[in-house]
Amino acid sequence: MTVVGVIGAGVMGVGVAQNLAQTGHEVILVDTSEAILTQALATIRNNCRFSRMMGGPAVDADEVLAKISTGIGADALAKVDVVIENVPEDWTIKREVYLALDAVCHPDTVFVVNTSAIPITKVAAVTSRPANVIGVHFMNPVPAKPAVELIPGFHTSPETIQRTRDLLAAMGKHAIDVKDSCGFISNRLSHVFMNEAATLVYEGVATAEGVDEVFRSCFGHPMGPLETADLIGVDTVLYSIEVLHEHYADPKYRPCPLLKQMTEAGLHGRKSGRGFYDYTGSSK
Ligand SMILES: NC(=O)c1ccc[n+]([C@@H]2O[C@H](COP(=O)([O-])OP(=O)(O)OC[C@H]3O[C@@H](n4cnc5c(N)ncnc54)[C@H](O)[C@@H]3O)[C@@H](O)[C@H]2O)c1
Repeated sequence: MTVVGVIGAGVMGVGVAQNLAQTGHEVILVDTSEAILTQALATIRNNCRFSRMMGGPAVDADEVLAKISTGIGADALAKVDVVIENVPEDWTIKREVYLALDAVCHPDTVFVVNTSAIPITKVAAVTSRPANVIGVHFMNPVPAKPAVELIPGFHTSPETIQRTRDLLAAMGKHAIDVKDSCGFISNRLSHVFMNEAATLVYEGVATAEGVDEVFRSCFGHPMGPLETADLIGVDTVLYSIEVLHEHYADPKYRPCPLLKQMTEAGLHGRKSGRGFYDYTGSSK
């Protein structure tokens, strides 16, 4: 039985932990405080209840939670076979986390990087095991999304790729192969949409509702880019577009000032109760 460590219990970490547990894996979910972990378990319970509404299967919350134990810091993951990392899209934080994981985990342990844009080879270079480091870009909400991007780094071994493919198949995920490159496929595309959508609102050309309505009613997308930004986390969108901008030095990725202001103001989207839309009442 593969025991999987999930580090970072925010938007993605709770989804990854739930998906693993509901497909029969033992999970150790790790974050920086008991308060965050208590909130994460409550979110998983709630998400299990609404699993079918969110496009996933019917799941029993008690069975899912029975497979998840929790811990503080990387030390809690000393004995796991695989770690799936979901800490913020901030290089300083990710770097520290990989140094800590590398120091405590068994040399055979595979490190799966869940990042929006940071190249996998850059993460692997921090560790003493670059052959065991691989990127998996999960989609949100994780239990409801059938596909992921699979991104081997420069040194990732065929064995690590196969172990990761097997784990993803066991989680019910189809892997789309992508070469290591900042932003992969999905975020090279989606973040340009979301950034430009925010710019339309920033310039007063349209409201958030108007921009999203064009995507839903005219383009036939199920969600507009600003609803999507709220689902992802406005702060995470900003950090990811900043990574793209720094990496490619291309002005097409210049972050919209509105994303910066909203991040500083704590308007982080669904997870904070307010972003481009208000989630505190019944408006959305
Ligand atoms: N939100 C999305 O839709 C989405 C989709 C795909 C990939 N991603 C990527 O996944 C990663 C996580 O994103 P998220 O949206 O879940 O972020 P988030 O801000 O919701 O959650 C991050 C979690 O990491 C925890 N954390 C911070 N430092 C830590 C440490 N040193 N040790 C352990 N835990 C720590 C935080 O307390 C928080 O709970 C990012 O790299 C992001 O770019 C996000």
